[in-house]
Amino acid sequence: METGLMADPVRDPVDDFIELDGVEKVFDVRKKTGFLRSERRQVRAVDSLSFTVARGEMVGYIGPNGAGKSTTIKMLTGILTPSAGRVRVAGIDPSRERTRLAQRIGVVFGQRTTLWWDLPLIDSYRLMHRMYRIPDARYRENLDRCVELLDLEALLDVPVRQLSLGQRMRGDIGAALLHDPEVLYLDEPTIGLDVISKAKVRSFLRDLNAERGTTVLLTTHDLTDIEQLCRRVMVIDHGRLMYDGPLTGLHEVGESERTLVVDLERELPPIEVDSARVVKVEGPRQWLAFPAAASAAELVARIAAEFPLVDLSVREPDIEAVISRMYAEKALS
Ligand SMILES: Nc1ncnc2c1ncn2[C@@H]1O[C@H](COP(=O)(O)OP(=O)(O)OP(=O)(O)O)[C@@H](O)[C@H]1O
Repeated sequence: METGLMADPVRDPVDDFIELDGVEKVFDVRKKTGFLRSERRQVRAVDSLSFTVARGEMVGYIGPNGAGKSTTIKMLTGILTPSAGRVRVAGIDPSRERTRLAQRIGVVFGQRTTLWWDLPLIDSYRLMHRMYRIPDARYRENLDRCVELLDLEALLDVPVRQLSLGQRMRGDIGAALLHDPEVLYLDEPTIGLDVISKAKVRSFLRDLNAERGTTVLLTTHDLTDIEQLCRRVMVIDHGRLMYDGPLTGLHEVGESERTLVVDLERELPPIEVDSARVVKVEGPRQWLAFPAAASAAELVARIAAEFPLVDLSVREPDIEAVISRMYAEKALS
């Protein structure tokens, strides 16, 4: 790969379940330039994209806004047809056999719902039972499992529009799994969720992958999602694959930093500690930047031993920052 940022693959190349080979997607866009005039422009949303994902892998698919992530997922579901290249999911060409593929994939778009807004959650599930022609016993079994693990019992009779964002997201994930898909595409599944809802969603996905071997492709702006769920991460920017490997490798390549936010008992001068530097102080609260690949536990232990610590949290670098550092590194090498 020309970027030189490909780490050693963490996956077994046997049994590739998702395959993209030289895929491109170009959109024709019309832009109004005057009263009756418009200009045609082409947007290359995905460019020479090739990768494979093995059955049972859980892969993070990240990149800045407009990088081409959703366009890739739409091509993997068959909603969009590639302008060039080859896409296969479970051996199926998604855009030619979208309906057949739909039986084998589940999709969750965090910012949109597939549920019927005015109906109670259970009615959406009943409709999906019929739409996907799920055998009764299998539907029952999957429904019971989702209700239990996603904590949906109390929500089944509530109209979707009355659900909180976190409840709705759990409802959407349940809906995507009623037909036992072999692969699940998740587009920002934890966006806007509180800490507890995020933890519930992540733990459910981890169990699903471990117990059922469901292949998961996860798009997110939250690096903690990736850290807790995926051994492998792919970074896309301007429609091109920039990195493919473990998250730790991405931190090394991008030399990114995490931030430890500490609340002290009282206002104190900036903390002095070897492996971190204070970047902000606001009353008794201090922000310390430290290398993302270093252990937060060690740093916390050192600070706790010397300073009157009341509370703390660790903030992951945002993806845009990691990627811009990655480019800076590349320019220097
Ligand atoms: N239907 C469309 N018509 C024209 N341009 C499009 C269309 N869909 C996407 N694009 C453009 O293609 C590029 C990639 O968009 P895409 O939605 O795939 O990015 P993304 O990585 O999912 O971004 P985000 O994180 O903001 O969701 C952007 O420049 C976008 O404006």
